[in-house]
Amino acid sequence: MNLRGLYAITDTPLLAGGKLLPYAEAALVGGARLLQYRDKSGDTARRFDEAQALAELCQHHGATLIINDDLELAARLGVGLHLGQTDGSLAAARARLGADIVIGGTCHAQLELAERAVSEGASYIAFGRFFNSNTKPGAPAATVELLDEARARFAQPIVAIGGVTLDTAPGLIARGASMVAVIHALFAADSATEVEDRARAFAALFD
Ligand SMILES: Cc1ncc(COP(=O)(O)OP(=O)(O)O)c(N)n1
Ligand SMILES: Cc1nc(C(=O)O)sc1CCOP(=O)(O)O
Ligand SMILES: [Mg+2]
Repeated sequence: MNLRGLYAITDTPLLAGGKLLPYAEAALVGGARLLQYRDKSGDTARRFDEAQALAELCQHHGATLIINDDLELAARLGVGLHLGQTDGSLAAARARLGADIVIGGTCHAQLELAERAVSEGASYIAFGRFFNSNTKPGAPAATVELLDEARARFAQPIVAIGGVTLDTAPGLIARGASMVAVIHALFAADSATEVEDRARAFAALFD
């Protein structure tokens, strides 16, 4: 699988009021290749229903769904998974989900964390946050120079996250990011049409 391009991440508070599915579909129509379902609630039933609906949308648009934090939900749906440093063992997730499922790992600004993620079977390694983030202002900071080192050291696709906008993304891609993961600059929009336009503009950065 070619892990390159726009990686859209949903945010439940931002997409409240019925926006989740139309805005997610707009991102996919605009060209997002990966879509992460990121819901920090404990509402298991709603999470399953929403993730299942997103899985259908991704399948329809030829994109890959990634579930944030929740191995059980990813296993139930047979879709991808993203794990942070406190979200459980990546090696155990790889063993459970099998070789063909996309699994990503948060590496903050530490190459050592990326070394471990790769050794445990990560499909991609995610670094950030590179800029001020509306969604997660307290995430540990990373510098763009880190991308040079990561690119030289790892063959795995690199995801850049945190404050990525249409202005900041080109510098990250030029330094070796295979994907840019975006929440606010994609989904804090007044309409699904605006999301689609933004997604198309992000996707065009990879042409
Ligand atoms: C692509 C991608 N990169 C990093 C993260 C952050 O994961 P984590 O540190 O576990 O934080 P939460 O997203 O769970 O709050 C991510 N979700 N996706
Ligand atoms: C979920 C997340 N993880 C980060 C990290 O650095 O690990 S930054 C972040 C939020 C990304 O949202 P926005 O595009 O709105 O900044
Ligand atoms: Mg997490």
